[in-house]
Amino acid sequence: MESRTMAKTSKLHVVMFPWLGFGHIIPFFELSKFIAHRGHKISFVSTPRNIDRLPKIPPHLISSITLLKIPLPKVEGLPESAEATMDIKNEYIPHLKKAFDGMEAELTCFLENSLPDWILYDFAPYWLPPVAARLGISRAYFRVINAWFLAFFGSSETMINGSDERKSAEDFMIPPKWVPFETKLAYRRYEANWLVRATQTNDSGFSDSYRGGKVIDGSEVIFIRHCNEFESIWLKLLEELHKRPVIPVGLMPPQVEEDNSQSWVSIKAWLDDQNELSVVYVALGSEVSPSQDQLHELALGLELSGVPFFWALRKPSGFGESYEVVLPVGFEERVKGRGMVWKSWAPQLKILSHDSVGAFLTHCGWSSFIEGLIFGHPLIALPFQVDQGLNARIVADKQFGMEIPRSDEDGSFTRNSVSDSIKLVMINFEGKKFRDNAKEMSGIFGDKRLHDRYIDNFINFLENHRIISSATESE
Ligand SMILES: C[C@@H]1O[C@H](OP(=O)(O)OP(=O)(O)OC[C@H]2O[C@@H](n3ccc(=O)[nH]c3=O)[C@H](O)[C@@H]2O)[C@H](O)[C@H](O)[C@H]1O
Repeated sequence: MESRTMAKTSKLHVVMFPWLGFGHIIPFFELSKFIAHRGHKISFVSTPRNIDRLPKIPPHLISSITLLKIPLPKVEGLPESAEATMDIKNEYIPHLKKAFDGMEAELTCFLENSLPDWILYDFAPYWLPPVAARLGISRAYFRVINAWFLAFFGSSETMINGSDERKSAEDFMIPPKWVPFETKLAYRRYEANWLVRATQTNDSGFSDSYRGGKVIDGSEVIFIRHCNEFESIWLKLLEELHKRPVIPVGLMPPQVEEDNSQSWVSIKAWLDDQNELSVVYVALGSEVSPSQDQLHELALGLELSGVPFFWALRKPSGFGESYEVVLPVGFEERVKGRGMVWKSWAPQLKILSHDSVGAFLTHCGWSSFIEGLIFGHPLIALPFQVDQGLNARIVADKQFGMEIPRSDEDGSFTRNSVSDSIKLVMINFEGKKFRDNAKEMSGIFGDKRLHDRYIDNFINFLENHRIISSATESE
């Protein structure tokens, strides 16, 4: 296999292969549009249902972006229609990872036939880097979540060989020993169990940290949705931990698109009736499934606060279309006019961009975290899993919002703690610092020109990176 050096002007073919979670698929799709916009060819690979659920490709990019559907193989215990984390309960996610691994044969065949210049993948396909290396395809791990969360797992060797001595929740309730600087970033007990599970082999046959370690170890570079203007110290730590380039692609602030849908027309009419900065927008992402008790306390806290609210209340994952979330008796009647409970997918970015919204009660998923701060909204943090706890610590530490007080043992919270947090962040004079700090943060998070420069730098790397075939590498 000869080595190929890319001439500056030639058109690249880049394959994008995200994990099966919409908090991952959307950033991969957004990055695909940036690459296509610069005249390169994209093959976006996912399952049939996920491809069908993608946002529309802008007309001027349709000829540059090919959508490749690879069906999942049947896996014991995985419900038939499950193709994304939002389709299943959390306990089925290891089965979804096993099915995801079943995409290897078809993806390999596609790569052999198309020989793209690059493939960008996510944390799960431990098997993909060696396939790409054998075919002389440049390969990168695109990290859709921030740098501090990845740093929490340590070096790729530690991730792969499981030499991480941290075995209990307590071990994750302090910063990792390889963090050489002062930090408050650590998990609470009720969050740390997710990390314990992530470092343990699960029903997919591998642990998440093994998967992540293997994709990093097999990559030439790590691209990450982060920027030097916010917590850059963690980017430097990642380069030390993984001994390879870690290139921020910026925060990729999504652009607010035109929306003439009936949903948005009715939502906008309701928001137009509210006073400026008076509404708290409430949404917990596409994956977390709060318990019935937690949803009740959240509902009663919204009611108690007396603050107008728009609640994007997604059904818990995997309970099927017919499942109805049970809200407190009479709740929707009592809050009529002041509170809107929206029970399907909400146009989150449009809502956050509306003048009536003055704060965001969020689980702190990385995309929501970014979107709230693009518009300068103080965040009221209610984290559940993955990186959300660390993101919530940052909110509290940087004072551009606060965490809803919770029991350290089981993470339970009360209607009073919800109500008090909302009033403090939105109304009380003591909360003015949160509102001012969040507005200041929008100067970074919402600076389109800043983040466009990161994209330019990222694409220049793709264009100028020399493709070295595996034969050349081994000489
Ligand atoms: C990356 C990782 O993947 C997961 O993403 P998840 O979907 O939960 O949350 P977000 O990252 O906020 O992503 C959610 C995305 O869905 C959009 N949205 C959500 C609800 C709705 O009703 N309408 C919408 O448009 C929202 O605008 C955002 O872009 C994990 O949380 C993890 O913590 C996160 O860092």
